[in-house]
Amino acid sequence: MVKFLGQKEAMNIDIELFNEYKFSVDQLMELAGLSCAVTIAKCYPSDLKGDNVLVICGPGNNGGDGLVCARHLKLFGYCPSIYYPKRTEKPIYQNLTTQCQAMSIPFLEDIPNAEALSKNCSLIVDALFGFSFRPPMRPEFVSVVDTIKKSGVPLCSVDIPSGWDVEDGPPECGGLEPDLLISLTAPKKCAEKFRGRFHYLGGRFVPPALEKKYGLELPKYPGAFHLLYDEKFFNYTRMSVKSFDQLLQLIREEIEGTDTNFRQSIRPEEKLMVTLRWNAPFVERSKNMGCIQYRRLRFFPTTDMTEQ
Ligand SMILES: NC(=O)C1=CN([C@@H]2O[C@H](COP(=O)(O)OP(=O)(O)OC[C@H]3O[C@@H](n4cnc5c(N)ncnc54)[C@H](O)[C@@H]3O)[C@@H](O)[C@H]2O)[C@@H](O)CC1
Ligand SMILES: [K+]
Repeated sequence: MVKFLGQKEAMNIDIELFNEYKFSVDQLMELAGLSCAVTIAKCYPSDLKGDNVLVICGPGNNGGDGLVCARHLKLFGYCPSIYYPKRTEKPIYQNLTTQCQAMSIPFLEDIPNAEALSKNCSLIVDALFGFSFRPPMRPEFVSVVDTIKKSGVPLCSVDIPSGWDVEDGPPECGGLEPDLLISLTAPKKCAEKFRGRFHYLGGRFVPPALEKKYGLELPKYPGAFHLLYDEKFFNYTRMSVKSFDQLLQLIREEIEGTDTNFRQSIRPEEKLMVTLRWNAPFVERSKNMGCIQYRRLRFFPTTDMTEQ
């Protein structure tokens, strides 16, 4: 089952990628930002092309992912603009800023008000804070988050919905409610509270030894894809990836076959997927007294499935 990381673990993996595996920040940021742009193009395809996308960038690496994402969105035919309220002197961010300017991506002095955003903007990319955020949010950013929320514009959050506790999720006052969440490297614990339509995993750079060390159990990226977790997943199975993983964990041993010299057995993931796909049209959900009833499904759902 794919692991949802705590804050400390996410930070340690980050350090290890740099120190042990000799990645540079630019390298990882480019892959992370590219995977965000590709995901956006997949989730909000033609109707948004040429439309305005506001990318809001924070002071850290999450903001750097946003700058990379904006550059690729422009190449994909979108019209991004960037709001980058707190810049730093570090060369990496200055270089990314220059690259965006060279692509004629406008940098806004102020964030437009909620009404203007709602009228003129088709998507907001939230790259304010990532896994290093510690609540409560400093006052200078509170109005930014409020404006995003009030605008009602569909929101894509990079790695963490900004303002959420990395482990506990949204603040009591509510917080941002992204339509799309792109977890990077591995989902963080707060992603369990995500209720939007699309949840993708990007940042395909984890070496197998690191994956093993932290027990990440990342799903396999198919072929050359940058992304995981297709939005069709729920349509096909009538459950989230997380519920699928939980169910698989419960029954894995019972349905696991043995490989022989002549043939490999069908993997438990495939067996469960085929079973669910076959049953999906007959699944009837009713939320009586907080429980879900599944018709023709022989597996007992875990309580967590009520999330869907
Ligand atoms: N493997 C990885 O770990 C990778 C991480 N990347 C990105 O890097 C992010 C983490 O980047 P960073 O560690 O630079 O940190 P963040 O970008 O999460 O944020 C750090 C900044 O936020 C500020 N901040 C923290 N708490 C705040 C609060 N309560 N109010 C206002 N400001 C606050 C800090 O002062 C600092 O300037 C990830 O979430 C991800 O988006 C990617 O670029 C590539 C790979
Ligand atoms: K974010």
